Amino acid sequence: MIARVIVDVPSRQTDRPFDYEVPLALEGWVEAGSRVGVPFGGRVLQGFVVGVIPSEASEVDMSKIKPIAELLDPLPPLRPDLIELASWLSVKYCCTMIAALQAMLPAALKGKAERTVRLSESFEEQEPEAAAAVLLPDGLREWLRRSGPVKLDTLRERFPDAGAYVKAAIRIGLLEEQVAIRDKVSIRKVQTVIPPVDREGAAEALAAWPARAGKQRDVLAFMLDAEGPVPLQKLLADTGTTGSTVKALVDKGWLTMREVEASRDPYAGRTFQRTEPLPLTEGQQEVLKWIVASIDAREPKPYLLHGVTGSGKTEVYLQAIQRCLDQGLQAIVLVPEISLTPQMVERFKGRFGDAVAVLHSRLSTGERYDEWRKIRERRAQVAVGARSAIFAPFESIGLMIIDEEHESSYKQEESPKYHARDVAIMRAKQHGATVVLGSATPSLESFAAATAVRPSGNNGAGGGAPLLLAMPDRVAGRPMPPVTVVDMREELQGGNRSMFSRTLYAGLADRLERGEQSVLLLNRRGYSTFVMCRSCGYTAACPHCDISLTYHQKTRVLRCHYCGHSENAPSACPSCESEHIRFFGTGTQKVEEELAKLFPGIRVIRMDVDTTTEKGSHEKLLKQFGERKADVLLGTQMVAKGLDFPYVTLVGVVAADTSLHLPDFRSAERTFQLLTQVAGRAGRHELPGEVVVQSYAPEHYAIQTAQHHDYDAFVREELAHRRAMGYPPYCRLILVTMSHEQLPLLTEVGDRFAQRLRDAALAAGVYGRVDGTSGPRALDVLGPVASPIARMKDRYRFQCMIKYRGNVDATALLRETIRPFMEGSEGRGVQFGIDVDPHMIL
Ligand SMILES: Nc1ncnc2c1ncn2[C@@H]1O[C@H](COP(=O)(O)OP(=O)(O)OP(=O)(O)O)[C@@H](O)[C@H]1O
Ligand SMILES: [Zn+2]
Repeated sequence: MIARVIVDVPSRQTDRPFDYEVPLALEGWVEAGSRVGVPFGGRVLQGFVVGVIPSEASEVDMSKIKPIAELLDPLPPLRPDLIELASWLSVKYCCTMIAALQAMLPAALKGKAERTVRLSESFEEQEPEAAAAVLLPDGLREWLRRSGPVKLDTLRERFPDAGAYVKAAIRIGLLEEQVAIRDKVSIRKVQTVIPPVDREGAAEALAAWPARAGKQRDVLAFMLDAEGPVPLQKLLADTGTTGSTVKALVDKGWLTMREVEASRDPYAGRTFQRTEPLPLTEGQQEVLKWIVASIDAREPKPYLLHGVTGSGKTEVYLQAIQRCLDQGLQAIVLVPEISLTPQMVERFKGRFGDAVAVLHSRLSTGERYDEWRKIRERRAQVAVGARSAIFAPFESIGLMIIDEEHESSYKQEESPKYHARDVAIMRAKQHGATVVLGSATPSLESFAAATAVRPSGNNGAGGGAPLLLAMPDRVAGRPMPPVTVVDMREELQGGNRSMFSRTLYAGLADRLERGEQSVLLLNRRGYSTFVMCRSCGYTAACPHCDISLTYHQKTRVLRCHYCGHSENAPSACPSCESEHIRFFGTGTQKVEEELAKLFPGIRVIRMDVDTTTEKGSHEKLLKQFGERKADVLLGTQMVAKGLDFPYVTLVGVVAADTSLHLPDFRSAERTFQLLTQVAGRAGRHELPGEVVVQSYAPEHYAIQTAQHHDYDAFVREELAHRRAMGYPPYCRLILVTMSHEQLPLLTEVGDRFAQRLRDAALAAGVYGRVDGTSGPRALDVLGPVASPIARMKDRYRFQCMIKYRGNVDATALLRETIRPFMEGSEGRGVQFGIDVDPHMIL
């Protein structure tokens, strides 16, 4: 048999399957989805089997085919549907197959080859003279005898001048060299001790033992009380003994030891309050009815659930998942970034207990691997996680939920630059699964698709536009909180120079008096953390990138977020030597200081990148706030989402419109979403809530419509803008970036590439201007222009924007055109990047 293998080389030239022979011993074990070690260009590399074919079917000369070196997992980590999905990803997002496959797997499975040697005892026995003739230092020989296989690197470190002997020893076969793939972390094994089988006999023996065998008696007594195997570590700790005592009992035959797999459970020791399904409101029932009908019918169907904040979407998700489980199907729930929403984990664990596996970026590599294996080995039926959990290796998925579907974290910013929403819709087709996209502020793309504004053609995951389901009211008839917009320009004119308007100040004072809680949001997008001289206007910039350095207050260093360059913060301006050099801190710190000044004794929990770097810190801070150990939760974007606290009655937005003027066509949409989401944190329970939004542009429609909780009005206005400007959802975009150290070379290649693309579009009969009013089918190429960050890591950067609408296969056109530039000599060493449906235009 021949295995077709995608090898771990991240290059376009090797982006195809290579044929390998399946050794007899592995026949029946190697299958599509297996992870293997294979010889490749003189090395051993990890690879993934994408198919197994009879030897006759291979087009490669049999004498040239090498055998697979090793099979890496007992159970193939990939399933056939995931291999198919990877092909789709590589086409849709123009990435390599290996990048697509690796995006689906936990980082633990990114194995690397490791060389080891061991002493061949059989050689020593059979050829003692030859063995003695190789002058291995005695120490080395002894060490190898005891330790088994040793990493070649470790050996060289310990015996620096053993080099020549080792080579000779390998040549004659005294040392056996092995190259094997090692994972970053492997399955954890722990020793357990098993209680005596003959309990009565053991109990009798125990009674008869002399007192001097005290330690052994303690251990045996402990094990007689145990109900099952006990981890060795625990046994030693609980009985205060050492391993030798246990070993003595093992030797006497009373106890046995066994190595077992152990899970690194990120939630070990945590108990989750078990919850029962709530009786649903009429609105929830109606929505659930649709979803359940789809799950039962097992037809791939996407829904867009537009439910206002506090409308009870989560309970709908929970009951829909229950339906799935009842049908023997599995479910995936995506939340924007789970470390940001511990409350969500609690709700899912509370309802489904151990059936839930949690996957997110704050887990250690080992924890993540173990949670993933729970899914692969069918020990979990529900996966809750961030973006990449959409690849959870379930067998028959019934439901995929994307909560807060508008969040940009569902778009991956490195290759493969996929969007989880599109992947979900594709997987739904494979599994006959229902997809629910839930949000109080659906993305314009999803909303437009659901309401038939669809001039952009069907080039996406393809097929079914989502059906719109709505929950326009909060649970139990609770009102949406009234929103007051304060014009900060007027505040300034009125002589108020503080960062708090009089309204917000009064609101905070009021809450303090009543013992209620407030949430304060500082919109940090576009907020400055740079260093500027107030005398000469000098700003500290990275010497390798066209970008200002970011000031880190804790360490007092300036750091470049693109290349990592760092330097100490200056005490005087390097340009004019003035001492009026100012560090514009993270903003939240300043707000915190101001709060302390205005309200002495106020208890503030600050949540931003600085206070949440530690693992679990997020959860801890939220827990404290939930226990009312603080009056104010102050933070950046992270306080806007998913929080549900009954005593929060005031939400204040310190600066609403810092994000409004970013040169990004989604800036109004992002601002509206942020304001609506954060406003939604107030008054979700019995106590009524109130929202104060401070703005320098209160007349802007994003702020006006957020004030009135009027999603429809916002969308109407925003769609009109998008149409006029020719932006999505009225067209689609592909961003091509190019970079090189030399500017003239980059200019030449960039121009030539853009022209080639235009010619190709022309030849295909689709070249034309794309704006909101042009015909149904066109593709336009804008640029190349310098990227917004024109230089990064000493490389100049250009970009081309491809705009297209209608039924144009733009990715195919691009792939064909770009191939000689990326793989051949046409590119002259310029690095190309492709971003389909880009989110970061900046
Ligand atoms: N049927 C119900 N009966 C009583 N309470 C409910 C019901 N459904 C949901 N709730 C409660 O209503 C509150 C809001 O629900 P939930 O957090 O699911 O809102 P949401 O729609 O997800 O809002 P957001 O988009 O703001 O996160 C929660 O405290 C929840 O427990
Ligand atoms: Zn830099």
